[in-house]
This record gives sequence, structure tokens and C-alpha cells, in this order.
Amino acid sequence: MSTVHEDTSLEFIASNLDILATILPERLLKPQVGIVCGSGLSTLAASFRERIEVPYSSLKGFGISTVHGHKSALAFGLVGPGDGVPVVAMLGRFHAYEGHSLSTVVYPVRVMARLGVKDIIITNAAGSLDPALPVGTIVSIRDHLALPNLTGFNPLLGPAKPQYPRFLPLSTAYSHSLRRTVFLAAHELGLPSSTLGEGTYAWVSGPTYESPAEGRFLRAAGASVVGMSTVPEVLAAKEEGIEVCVLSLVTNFVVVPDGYRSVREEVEAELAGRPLPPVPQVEVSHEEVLAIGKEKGEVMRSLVEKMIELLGKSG
Ligand SMILES: O=P(O)(O)O[C@@H]1C[C@H](O)[C@@H](CO)O1
Ligand SMILES: Nc1nc2[nH]cnc2c(=O)[nH]1
Repeated sequence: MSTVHEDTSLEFIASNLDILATILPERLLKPQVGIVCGSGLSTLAASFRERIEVPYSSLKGFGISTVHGHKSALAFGLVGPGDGVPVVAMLGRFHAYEGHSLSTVVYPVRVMARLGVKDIIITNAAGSLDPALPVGTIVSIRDHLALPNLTGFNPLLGPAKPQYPRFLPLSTAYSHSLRRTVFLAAHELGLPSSTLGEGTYAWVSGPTYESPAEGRFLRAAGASVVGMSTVPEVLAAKEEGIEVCVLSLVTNFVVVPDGYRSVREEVEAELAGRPLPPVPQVEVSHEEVLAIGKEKGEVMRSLVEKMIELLGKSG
């Protein structure tokens, strides 16, 4: 487990506001939109105006992100024309598989809430379980399937707190209004319709990628993409009353063969002098995930920026 100080009281979380007030100018101190950058996607914050990066190490209660493709800093800045919309981005997130507790995983979202963030755009790299969502597609998430939550691993476990609902409904977790904004932004940018899909995100703990049987199971259960993050942040944001949008970048296909070729038949055919064609041995890697993030990061960035612009206009 993380060695981070695990005080999640509102007072402790809010003490970061005092630290930030000594670093940031007034106009950056009250971000309206929060962004969580997924694996390889920290360039989402590359074009913030008046950008100021604050390392997690200079704040209280933050972990350190240990995954390649994640930095450990918040980036503050302005997005869009005119005065711009004040925003804050997590340039690196925490995953439970790194050994972080779920309180640490969701902690930055709670800090964003104290800063006054109203809307959050959570991004991730994910594997596709649906041939209609090929590599490079950005998937606007409309629902989730969280096996860890169903089996007792939920960031909201713990004593009831008066400021939060005890039983959080999730039927509206993925803001309908923000999901509309995603498609309106894509339209304004003239993105081809194939760039953007819609689907359900399955959260698994990782760090292993799915076995073929697990992939088949998740697909049969209704998941469109699968990843190792996001859902804890969604739950905390919803609990904090923040409107949530999730964008998954498909970086790979989950290997889901329809069945298994019998190795007995393969060996017997070979011995009989009629060898069968070799079965391709496909494996996903984090390097591949990061490479697609790099390749598609610009499209994701323009989409997120256009969304923020539209949110700024609608107040
Ligand atoms: O932080 P995200 O969810 O974008 O990262 C994904 C899930 C794992 O952390 C990693 C696997 O390649 O990418
Ligand atoms: N669990 C999981 N996470 C991913 N993140 C990026 N690709 C994948 C994948 O195929 N499976």
C-alpha cells in the first residue's frame, strides 16, 4: 500500500488550497474544468495558456505516479479564446495496481472538488472488445462495468460522511449533457464520425492484461472497452457533485479469439505430413499503448479543448 499520508478529512484536503494560493495567480486558482490525463496523454495540457505546473511532491496527500507515460504534477492554465476557461489537469494518475490505496487514487479528484471544479473530463487508454471500435477510436463512455466494485473493492467504502450521500446512485454517473458536448465538439472540429464511438468501460484492477477467456467474459457481459483506471475517479467525482465525462482512447484490441485450436489436432496433422498454418501469437504491451497515445494525442487534445470552449460559452 501507498505510504502517502492517508488523511482524507476535508480540512486536510483543503489545506492544499493555501499552498496553491501561494503559487498561482488569482485567475488560475478557481478552475472550472478538471482533466485527468490517461497513459501517454499528458500532452492534453500542452497548450494551456499561462500554464503553471505544480509537482505532486509540493502538495499534501498526493502519491507519486510510477507508471511510464504518467507525470506527477498538476497543470493549471487557461483554455479557449478571450479570458479563457480556467482548468486544472492531472498529468499523471494513480492506479490501484501500483500499490496505491483507493483513497490515494481518488484524492486528486477530491482536491479538484475543493478548488471548485464543476466538470471533469477523465481520459484513459483502453483495450477494445468491440470490432466496431478499432485502434485509434475515441470512445465516449456512457456506462461502466466495475467487477472490483461488485466484489468489495470500492473507493467509497468506509464510515458514512455527513457531506456525502451514503448510497450513491450511478444511473446518471456519465453526464448526458457532457456526452452531448463531446459530439457537438467533434462536429465543430469536423472530425470524421469514425473518430468517435460510444460504449461501456470495464474496470479491472490490472496490472495484467486480460487472458482470452477474461476478454470473452467482459465482451459477453456488455463491455466495449477495458482498462485499469477511471472508475474510482468517476465515483469520487460523482460523490463530490462534479459532472463527469470519460473519453477512452482505444490503443489496442484485447485478444479475444472465438475459440481454441486443438493442439492435439495440430500435432497429429504435422505428424501425418499435413501441417496446419501457424496460429499467430499476439501480445499487447504498454509501449504499444503509449505509442498510440502519442499518435492520437493531438486529436484527443483538440476534442478536449473544443469541449472546454463550449462549456465556457454555456457558463
Ligand atoms: O491510466 P490509464 O488507464 O490510461 O492507463 C492504461 C491502463 C494501464 O495503466 C496501462 C496499461 O497499458 O494503460
Ligand atoms: N485492462 C486493460 N487495460 C488496458 N489499457 C490499455 N490497453 C488495455 C487492455 O487491453 N486491457
